[in-house]
Formats: sequence, C-alpha cells, structure tokens
Amino acid sequence: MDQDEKNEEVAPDAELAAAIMRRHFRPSLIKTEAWEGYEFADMEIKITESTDCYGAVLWPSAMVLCHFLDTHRDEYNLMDKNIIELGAGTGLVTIVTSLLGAKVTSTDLPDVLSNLRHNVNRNTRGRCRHAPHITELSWGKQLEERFPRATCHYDYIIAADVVYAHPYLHELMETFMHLSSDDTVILWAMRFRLDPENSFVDTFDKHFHLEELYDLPSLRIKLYRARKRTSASQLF
Ligand SMILES: C[S@@+](CC[C@H](N)C(=O)[O-])C[C@H]1O[C@@H](n2cnc3c(N)ncnc32)[C@H](O)[C@@H]1O
Repeated sequence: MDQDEKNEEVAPDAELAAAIMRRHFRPSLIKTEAWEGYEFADMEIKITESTDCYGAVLWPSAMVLCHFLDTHRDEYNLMDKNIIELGAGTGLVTIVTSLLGAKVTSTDLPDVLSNLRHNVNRNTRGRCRHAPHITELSWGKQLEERFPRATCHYDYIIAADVVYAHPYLHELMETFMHLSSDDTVILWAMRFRLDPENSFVDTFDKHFHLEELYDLPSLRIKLYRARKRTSASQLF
C-alpha cells in the first residue's frame, strides 16, 4: 500500500471525528453561571459542568453518540421510544434523545443527579414531547426492586463512556443484562484507555451480539450497537 492509499484510509475517521468535536462545541460564556453550548436536534443545548467528579464532566463519547443519533434520525426513529441511559453524567445524551421525541429514564449515581437534573430541566422544559425522568441507578444495586423486568421494557439502552478503570465493571454488565429484553437495542459509545476495557468488550460479546457503528481511532472511541444473545434471537 503506498502513502496516498494509507492517507485515504485514515481521512474519513479524522474528518468525522473533527466534525463531531468542532460542530457541537461553542466557547464558554462566563456570566453568573458558566456553560458550554452544543447544537443537536436543531436546538442549542447548554451544559454546565463541575470538576469535582467524573459524572459532572461532559466526555467526548457523549458527543459521538449524540452526533450519530442526530444524523441517523430515519434509521433510529426515537419518537415515543422507551430509553434508559446509564451513567448519564451531565445529561447531553438524555437531552438529545428527549428532544428527538423519546421517553427517557436518565440514571446515574446519587452525587451526580443534582447537576444532571439542572442540565436536563433547563434544556428540555417546554421543548420535549415527553419530560425525561431522572433517577438513581447504581449499577448492580436493587435492579429487580427498582426496575422490575415484568413492567420495565426498554427499546434502547444508551451509554457513553461508562467503561473505564472502575471497580464496578461486573455490576455494569449485570445491569445491561437485567435491563435488556430480547428486542432491546443497546447503543454504547466507548473510549478505549486501558486493558480492562478490552476485556469488558470480550465479556460483553459473550452475552450480546455486538456490531461496530463507528470506529474513530483519532478519538480512541468506538460506537457499538448490541442486542442480547438468546437462543431464539436473530443476528443483526
Ligand atoms: C466518564 S463518565 C461519562 C458521563 C457521560 N455519559 C458522558 O459521556 O459525558 C462515567 C459516568 O458513569 C457514572 N458511574 C460510574 N460508576 C457508576 C456506578 N457504579 N453506578 C452508576 N453510575 C456510575 C459516573 O457517575 C459518570 O456519570
């Protein structure tokens, strides 16, 4: 392969990655409150971050997932769909999916919920068909009690950058398993940093049919679509 051919291979990822990161970012406005502006679902979205924990920062995987959903509205028509987001953080993905018409349950650890609620309320009030529901979900805890399989059915489980070197990867897998019905589609944007992340993908692949929708090496992010493996389920 000569150099030109190599360049041709790399360019699409670099261009897409640059477009995702550039298109949706606007500089901070320091007024009484600092926020960053993003544009998705034909709306300006204001996100306030705080640097005191992971969940209060907006991570690039969230922008990748939002970009995908915003630019694939026909294939992924979210109107009236039931969605649950894991590790919602600052709430960008919850906001975008709500603006696109979904009924969203937005979840994270208790410490993160106040900033999450602030961002989600300010960006969705009066703009959405269904008001998003924000609630605690600590992976692996009280799953059947709080999200009973008999009554909770999700069309989509969405997650951005929830896999990294934390001690709850087993509980996260358990949560994906518990919330998935045979027809639930998981859309999961993942940033690769260390080895535990690769082994999580290997384990995930044993329980779910996994398909790559985006591979963005320049951001070290992949976007996956997955569905639970069952004896009766059809492969994508
Ligand atoms: C790297 S941040 C990603 C946040 C957001 N999805 C984004 O992409 O901007 C990881 C998120 O997972 C949440 N998280 C970490 N451990 C968790 C656990 N055991 N149960 C529930 N959420 C957890 C964090 O609070 C945080 O919001």
